Amino acid sequence: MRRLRLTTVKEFVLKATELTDAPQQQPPATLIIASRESRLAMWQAEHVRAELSLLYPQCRIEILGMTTRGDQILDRALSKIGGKGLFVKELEVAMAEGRADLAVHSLKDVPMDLPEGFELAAVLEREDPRDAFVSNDYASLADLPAGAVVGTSSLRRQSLIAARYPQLVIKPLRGNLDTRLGKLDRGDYAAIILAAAGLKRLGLLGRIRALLDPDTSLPAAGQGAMAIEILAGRLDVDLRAVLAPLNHLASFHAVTAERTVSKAFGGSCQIPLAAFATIDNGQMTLRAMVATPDGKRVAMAEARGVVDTADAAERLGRQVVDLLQLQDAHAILAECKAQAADADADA
Ligand SMILES: NCc1[nH]cc(CCC(=O)O)c1CC(=O)O
Repeated sequence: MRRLRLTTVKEFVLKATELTDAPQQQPPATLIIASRESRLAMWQAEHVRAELSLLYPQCRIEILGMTTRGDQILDRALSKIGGKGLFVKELEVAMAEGRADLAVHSLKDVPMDLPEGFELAAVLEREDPRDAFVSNDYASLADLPAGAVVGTSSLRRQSLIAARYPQLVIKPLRGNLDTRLGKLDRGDYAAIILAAAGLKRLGLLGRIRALLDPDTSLPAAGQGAMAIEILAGRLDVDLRAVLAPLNHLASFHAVTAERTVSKAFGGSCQIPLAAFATIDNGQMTLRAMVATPDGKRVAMAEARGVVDTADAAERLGRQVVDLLQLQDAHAILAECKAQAADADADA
């Protein structure tokens, strides 16, 4: 399977230099990783544990699994129950109470503004950022007959599908990956759309019938990337330095640019929003989109530039925000709110 190439030789050199310059940092005797208990979250926490064990063989690393509000409330769309923060709050409480040292998240689920006192310490090398088409009966979106039911609760995916395939019916689909696949297999949907990264991590690549082209199914900010969150300013240990070797610079810069766009538009799951950066030879291309949930109004923008610092990534992000505003992104957002209010009135 093709993976988008995010790392160039130049970035590797940059990373290596930063690492040699960084002070050697010893971890504490024990590190506790907080994680949600879904299979994907646990896989991701195990992955970080394995990486850290290689770096620090003498350190004891444990995983503390927990259930979040986002995992418990499954009968309502994420956009209706307050969005991303629901998946990370409990993990932050565990860190604040000293029950855990770090939390591993899918970056896509991490709010743009972390609560006071928390920070992202590392972004791991990004996995495939694309959306995947999963079905037992059909090979692709184009293959679906009129009236076929497609499952997704992402407003971004809903809007993109509605724009290109208005003859399809989109129905909400929540729950962790296994739950969602179970609902497909039960026959509730003709097809569902999932992030390729999650399926790949769980060894479920075989379920993917088609990978959606990022040009037409522009990914969400941070999709496919894992991030490590810590409590900022701990005096007993410099966790940022301990975790620095896990940071993948090209991925970090890409998601920084994407999250700048997402943040400018409220950074929630409440509007159809996509932001996707690729880096080739130190040159970043950032594309972003805001649209109405029915896919009828779309603003799309792209900018390109040399990005070798987080500041440069943010600047490129702001450039794309300005371009989107020139296409009346604010009017589209206003219409999103009106459509959401109508949907509530219908319910
Ligand atoms: N919002 C749920 C979520 N958060 C992260 C992933 C997948 C893995 C990733 O993007 O890193 C998923 C599932 C999905 O979108 O299908």
